[in-house]
Amino acid sequence: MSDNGPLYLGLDLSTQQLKAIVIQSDLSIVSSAKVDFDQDFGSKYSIKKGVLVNEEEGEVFAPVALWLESLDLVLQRLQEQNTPLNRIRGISGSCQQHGSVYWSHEAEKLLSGLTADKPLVDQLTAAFSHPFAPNWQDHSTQHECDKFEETMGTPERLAQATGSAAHHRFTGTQIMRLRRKLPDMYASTSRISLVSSFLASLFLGAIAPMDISDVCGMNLWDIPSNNWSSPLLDLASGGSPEPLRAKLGEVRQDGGGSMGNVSSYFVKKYNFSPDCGVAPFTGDNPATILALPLRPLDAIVSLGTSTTFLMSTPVYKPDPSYHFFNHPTSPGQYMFMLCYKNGGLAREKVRDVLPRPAASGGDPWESFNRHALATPPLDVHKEGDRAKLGLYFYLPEIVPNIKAGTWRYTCDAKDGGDLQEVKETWGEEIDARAIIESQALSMRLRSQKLVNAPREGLPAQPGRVYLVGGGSLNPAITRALGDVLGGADGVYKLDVGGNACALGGAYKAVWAFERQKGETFDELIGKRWKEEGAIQRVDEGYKKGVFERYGNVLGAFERMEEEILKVAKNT
Ligand SMILES: Nc1ncnc2c1ncn2[C@@H]1O[C@H](COP(=O)(O)OP(=O)(O)O)[C@@H](O)[C@H]1O
Ligand SMILES: O=C(CO)[C@@H](O)[C@H](O)COP(=O)(O)O
Repeated sequence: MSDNGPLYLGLDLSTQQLKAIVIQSDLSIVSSAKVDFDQDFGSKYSIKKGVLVNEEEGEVFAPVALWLESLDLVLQRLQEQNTPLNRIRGISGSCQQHGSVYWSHEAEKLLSGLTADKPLVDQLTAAFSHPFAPNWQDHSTQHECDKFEETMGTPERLAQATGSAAHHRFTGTQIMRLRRKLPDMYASTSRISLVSSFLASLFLGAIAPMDISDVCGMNLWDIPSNNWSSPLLDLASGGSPEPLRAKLGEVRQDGGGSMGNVSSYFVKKYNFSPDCGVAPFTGDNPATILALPLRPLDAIVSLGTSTTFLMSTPVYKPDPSYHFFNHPTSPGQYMFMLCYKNGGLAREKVRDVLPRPAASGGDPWESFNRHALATPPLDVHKEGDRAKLGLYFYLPEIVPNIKAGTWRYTCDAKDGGDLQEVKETWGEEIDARAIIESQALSMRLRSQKLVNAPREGLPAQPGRVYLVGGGSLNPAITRALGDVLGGADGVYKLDVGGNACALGGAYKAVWAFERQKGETFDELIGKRWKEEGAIQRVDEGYKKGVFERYGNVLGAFERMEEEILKVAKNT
């Protein structure tokens, strides 16, 4: 670390953890710290995996006080490592998407009057009109989702306006439900923040505006007209849109620059410089696409608890089966996203029914990986074998909108013809490869309109595929993903795989404060980012012949989903 250059702080407030990462202008990492909600505060707040659940109503939510305590603790942990917090010039961050925080009429006064002799949690209790923030796993809003789609006419029209069809977790439907369930709470709310603008507000000591990318996770922001959607505000507010518009506030258009200097609380308590600025914070998925300079055909697959597939694109082509967001730093660009609930957890379920030999050396994935690597694509060993396709949904899925269950089918491997359901299981060891293939085929099917041939003579596919999150450590998963998705320029894993969104937040802070007039995020970060040490090639990606074999059954995979949708649609 140099002795005197500026430093930048990136935070990631996700479902289970608050992470902080400090970097220099050249993007090198100086220090990092984290708070694990269950480990550090599990018994105090009775949370499990960061959240509380009300099964009866399908509610999933997190205590706001837990996040206040965690912010003090993560900064204390950075201090304990002697991180020179006084050199931090700018702060940004990434937060779980869709969650909402409800501020009381006391909030502005309490935020601006924070004193360093007491923790945040002791000073801000009265700043909230509701002690909980709905979490993205909440599924209590089917009625509201129906109303959102009804108001716009069809899911397609809603997606055209807001970038997405109606989703249980999207903030607009959550606000509409809470207004009806807790009218007094709604009336005593002065402002509503997303988790990203909530965390930025704590640093600012004032309520921060929402971010131009994260606001697209609400089903309330009209992306083409760059404004709140009047019919949807009207619906969510129960016919009084103006008070709701005031609660939501203005949306900041610029993803960079400073929203103001850090509150004196952080100056006095943690020795931040009074000149340290706060840049807009964004959602964790938008921040993940900022963790490296992403080129036009590149894709990121985030293999965490859930799985997300992300691309940056200049083309706005919304569809009810996926999401479009404004790009967090580049006006006129968009982020394309697929989000699956059945990611890591579903793979763990398949893993856990496989016998675990004593010689596995404690690696829980040994048996799963051995079978996945020994099984040929689609379990086709020789000419004439039928291709095997399955769906492994242990939780109700988002896309396709199918109930929990597992289904197995076979089809003609040459052209996907003669699709037939297999009622009995075909052997657990075959499921290991089949579940990875199934997840990857779904991503390939839904992203195919966004990719084209990277070079003459190659089929349409991504350029590079970058993997982040826990699953990116697994060689069998990376291999099968490369087989199905291709990637003409290879499959790579980010060396900070689990910290990608905190790092994206820190890079955003560097760009926010060091950009020259008109300099884009990709230009600035592209000049400073060094591949060596940042990424590792884990698979060659496109393999001629193999990629095409999956192409032959992509239509059958789509037909299989359609058949299952007819009998097992989520209602
Ligand atoms: N070696 C591995 N192989 C496959 N999956 C793994 C491996 N290590 C961790 N995971 C999976 O990673 C997931 C957690 O990833 P992480 O990125 O830390 O999640 P999140 O950000 O959602 O909290 C878990 O579902 C776990 O099963
Ligand atoms: O709902 C979505 C995206 O639409 C999720 O990706 C959340 O943003 C989850 O964040 P984590 O806490 O799992 O990182």
